[in-house]
Amino acid sequence: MFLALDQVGIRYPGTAASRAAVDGVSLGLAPGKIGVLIGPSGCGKTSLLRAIAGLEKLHAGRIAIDGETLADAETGLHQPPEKRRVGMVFQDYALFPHLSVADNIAFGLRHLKRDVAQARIAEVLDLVGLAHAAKRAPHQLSGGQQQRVALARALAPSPRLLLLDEPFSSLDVDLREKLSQELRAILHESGTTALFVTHDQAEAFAVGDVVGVMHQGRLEQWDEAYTVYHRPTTRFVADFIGHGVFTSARIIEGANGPLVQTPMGELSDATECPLPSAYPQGECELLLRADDIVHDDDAPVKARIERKIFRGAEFLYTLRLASGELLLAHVPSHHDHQLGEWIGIRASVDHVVTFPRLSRAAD
Ligand SMILES: Nc1ncnc2c1ncn2[C@@H]1O[C@H](COP(=O)(O)OP(=O)(O)OP(=O)(O)O)[C@@H](O)[C@H]1O
Repeated sequence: MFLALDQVGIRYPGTAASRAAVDGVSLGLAPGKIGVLIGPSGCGKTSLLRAIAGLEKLHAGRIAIDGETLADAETGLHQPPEKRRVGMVFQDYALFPHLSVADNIAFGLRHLKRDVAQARIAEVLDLVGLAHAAKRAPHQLSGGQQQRVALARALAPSPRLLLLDEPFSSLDVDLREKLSQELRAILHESGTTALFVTHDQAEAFAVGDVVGVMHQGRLEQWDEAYTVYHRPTTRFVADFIGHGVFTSARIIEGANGPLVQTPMGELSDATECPLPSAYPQGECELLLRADDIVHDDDAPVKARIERKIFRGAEFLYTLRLASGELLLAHVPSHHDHQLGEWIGIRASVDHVVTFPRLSRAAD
């Protein structure tokens, strides 16, 4: 792997030994790929990025890029940040206000001859679609354009790895979405390997080839975006990614393979399903995501609408079955039902995701 983290631990001085900011994180990122770290506030994303950049020392583990060890807690090796050839883009673009766009980018190219530097500046400005703005001052650009200059500046010295820490979080939602798609195209076009940190799931899926979910300093899953969504390996990942609820279920042996009994009836069309023997008496909890629940007037199972959120193309309904179980459902927004109304629903679950039942005491 191009970027390799092995059992990385980070601890800040003065904090309890049990409160590692990052704990036993291992991951690998292939060259030219974009990895995204996502997780709640304080889960250690920034600390991990800073350690890769060389801004934090490791308490445990090793970090290597392209086979070269950059940090090793055991031997005490800690390459200084300027030797790592790792670029960083932060939330605040930190452009020099008194320098032109071109001179901002030139700042990281002082070691190059003038004509070589000029050619590189033109190349990266072209890459981010700002060739026309070379002579402008940062304040003459929009927030999104300034962030693209910051990206060009970070890419100009051809870093081996680019780290991006919530680069779009100060921008509005529409612009974030546009820039995240542009970023993905720019990084792939330039063949840059990158690790991107975000709070935002839509952004994580839009940008990442590989997505890592962090929780309390640990990396709970590191997989292709599709796998993280459809086959979450831990309850936390299942809960954190996408809208969903856990409902009690039982896996039984059917005539044509395992069947899942749920409060909404039997699921029989799932392509992947654990065997009944995976859980005591087959009793488990089933993840039902909002897009697993289909509104169908003819369905025998009815649920009452308790809450609804308009999301443009669809509503996110919170539904309650007669048995008391709660569900979430995405329903096309032309089906505008009233709160309190009973609507027909059925489950259409492709990947059956189950976990052991939680005892109440463990809640
Ligand atoms: N310089 C520091 N000194 C002491 N503790 C720190 C320091 N920096 C971070 N921490 C702690 O380390 C843990 C991880 O913080 P970190 O900033 O890496 O998380 P994060 O996932 O990036 O959060 P956010 O999304 O809010 O930026 C938190 O408990 C935080 O309080």
